Amino acid sequence: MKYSQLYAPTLKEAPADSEVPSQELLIRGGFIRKIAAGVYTYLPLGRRVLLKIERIVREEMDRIGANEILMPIIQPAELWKQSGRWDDYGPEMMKLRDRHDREFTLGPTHEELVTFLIQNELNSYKQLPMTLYQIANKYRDEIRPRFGVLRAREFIMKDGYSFHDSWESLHETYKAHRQAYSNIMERLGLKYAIVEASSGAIGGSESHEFVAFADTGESNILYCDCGYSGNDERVPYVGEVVYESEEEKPIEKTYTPNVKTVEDVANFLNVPVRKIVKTLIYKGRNGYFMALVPGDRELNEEKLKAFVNDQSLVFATPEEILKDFGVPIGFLGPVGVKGIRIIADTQVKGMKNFVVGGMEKDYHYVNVNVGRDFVPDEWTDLVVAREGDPCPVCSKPLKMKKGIELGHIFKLGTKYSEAMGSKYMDRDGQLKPFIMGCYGWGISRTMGAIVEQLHDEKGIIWPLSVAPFTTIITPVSNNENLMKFATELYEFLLLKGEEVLFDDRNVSPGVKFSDADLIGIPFRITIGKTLNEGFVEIKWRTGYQLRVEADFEKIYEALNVSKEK
Ligand SMILES: O=C(C[C@@H]1CCCCN1)Cn1cnc2cc(Cl)c(F)cc2c1=O
Ligand SMILES: [Mg+2]
Repeated sequence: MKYSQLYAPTLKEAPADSEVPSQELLIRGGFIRKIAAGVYTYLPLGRRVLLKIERIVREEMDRIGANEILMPIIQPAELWKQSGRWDDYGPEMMKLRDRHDREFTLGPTHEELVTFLIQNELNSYKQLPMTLYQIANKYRDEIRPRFGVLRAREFIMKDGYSFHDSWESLHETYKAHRQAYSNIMERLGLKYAIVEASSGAIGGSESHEFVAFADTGESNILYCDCGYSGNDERVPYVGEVVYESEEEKPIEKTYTPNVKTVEDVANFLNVPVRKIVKTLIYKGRNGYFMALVPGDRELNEEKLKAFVNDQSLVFATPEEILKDFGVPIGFLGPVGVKGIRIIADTQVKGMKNFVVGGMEKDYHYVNVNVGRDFVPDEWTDLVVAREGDPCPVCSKPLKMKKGIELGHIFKLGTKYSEAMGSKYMDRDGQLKPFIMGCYGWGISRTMGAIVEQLHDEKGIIWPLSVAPFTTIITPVSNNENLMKFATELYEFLLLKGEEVLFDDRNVSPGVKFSDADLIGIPFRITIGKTLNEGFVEIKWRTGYQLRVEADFEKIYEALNVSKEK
C-alpha cells in the first residue's frame, strides 16, 4: 500500500475526551473514529488490525473443531420472551419495532437465537458434541460507554455455543476453549491471567475470564502466590467473622443534622468507619429489599444478584426512597422497619454497638445490636473482596491487579435448551435438553487492550501478529535515486508477501518518522543519505536499529531474521 493512497488521518493532538492511552492513540493514529457515544467506525488501519485479531481467533476455533456461522444482529423478541430474559436487562437491551410493529432487539448475545436455531437440526446424541460460533457486531446500551473501544455500545464479539449430551463432554469442550483462549493471548503477545469469574446474568455454574493486565482496566483481579486468581465480582470473602466482645450498650436515637455519608457520620459520632453499617435499598422483580454491609466494605452487586437470583436488580433512586420510605438517602437503617426483606453481610453478625441510619431525616441509631434491635432475614457474603483479604484457597493475603476482560467462558447447563424446548434423542431413545457451554471473546476490545499494554510516548507498538503493516519504507526525501531504490524495494518486498507500507508522501522525514511511530509499524526501513555508501537502516519500533547493505535480498533476510526475535 502506498501511504499517499492510504486513508489514515493522523492527528497531532489527542481528542479532549480521550481518557485512556488506547482511546487517544487509536484516534490520533487514524484507526477509529467515534460517530456517537460508544459507537465507532474502524478506518483502514483499524480494520486491518481487527481482521488479524479475527484470523487468530478463527484459527484457534477451527483447531478445536468449532463451526463458524453468522447469525443476525436483529433478533425477534419472542425468543427472549420464551427464555424469560426479555426484561432482564432493562435499558441495556436495545429494543426496536419493524414496519409491522413487531418487537426486536439488537442482539447483545445469542444464546436464545442459537438454541432455537438448532432445535430441529441437532436431534440425536450421535451429532454431539457440536460447537457453533460467530464473529459479529453486538449491541449493549451501556449506561456509560467509555475508554473508546474498551467499553463501546456496538462492538465486535466472537461468541460460541456448544451442545452436549453429558457434563463430561461439556467439560472437555470447556477445557479445549481454555487452551484455545490461552493460545490466543499468547499469539496476541499479551500478559494475562485466567480468573474464576461470576456467571452473572447468564446463569449456569462455572465460568472463567481471560484478563489482559492493564492499569486502566475495569476488572479487579485478586490473585495469590498459591495460584488462585478471581475477578473481585466473584471472589468469596472467607475471613472469619470477628465477634466483638464489648458489652451491648443501650440503643440511642441521635440527632445527626444533615450528616449523611459514612465518613461524615463516623467523624460526627467519633466512631471508626467500620462501625457504621451501610444500609442500601435495591429494587428487584419482587419489590424492594435492604442489604447491610460494614461501613469499611463495598457491597458486591454480583453476589447480591446471584443470592436473590434476580439479574434485573437496580439501586433504588433517592426519589423512590423518599417516596416509598419517607426518608432521605443517608438515614436508612434496619431498626424498626417492617415488611422489607433484610439481607446482611455475614461480618455484621460479629459487630456490637454499631451505627445505622435512624429511618428519619437527620437521625442515626447508635449502639445498635443484632437480635435486640433488629433481625436480618438472611445472612450471606455480600462484600467485594479486596487486597489483603484471605485467599479462598490458602488464606494468605490476596494481591490485586487491574485488567481488561477479553474472554469469558461459561458452563451453562440446560438453562437455555429447556427454555427454548431444544432437545435431542439420547441413546436410550429419551428426549433430553442439551447441556450447553458458551464462549465469548471481545474482538474490538482486544485492539484496545493491546494498545493499553503496548505503547510508549511516541505511539502504538503493535506486535507483529496484529500490526496493520509489518514494514514501512521511508525515503527521507523525494530525491530521484532514493525514490527509485525505495520503489523497487517496495515492489520486491510485495512480491515476497511482506505487508509493506510505502511512505511516498511529499512530507518532511520528521513527519514520516513520527507517523510511523504513532501508527506503530514494527519495522521501518529508512532510505537516506547512507544509500550512497551502499546502506539502508532498519529500525524496530521497539528502538533497536541495524544498518543493512542496500541489497533487496539482504534487507528481506534482515527483516525476517529479526521477526524470530
Ligand atoms: O452474554 C453473556 C454471556 C455470554 C458471553 C459470551 C458469549 C455468549 N454470552 C452475558 N450477558 C451479558 N450482558 C448482557 C446484556 C444484555 Cl442487554 C442482555 F440482553 C444479555 C446479556 C448477557 O447475557
Ligand atoms: Mg464477562
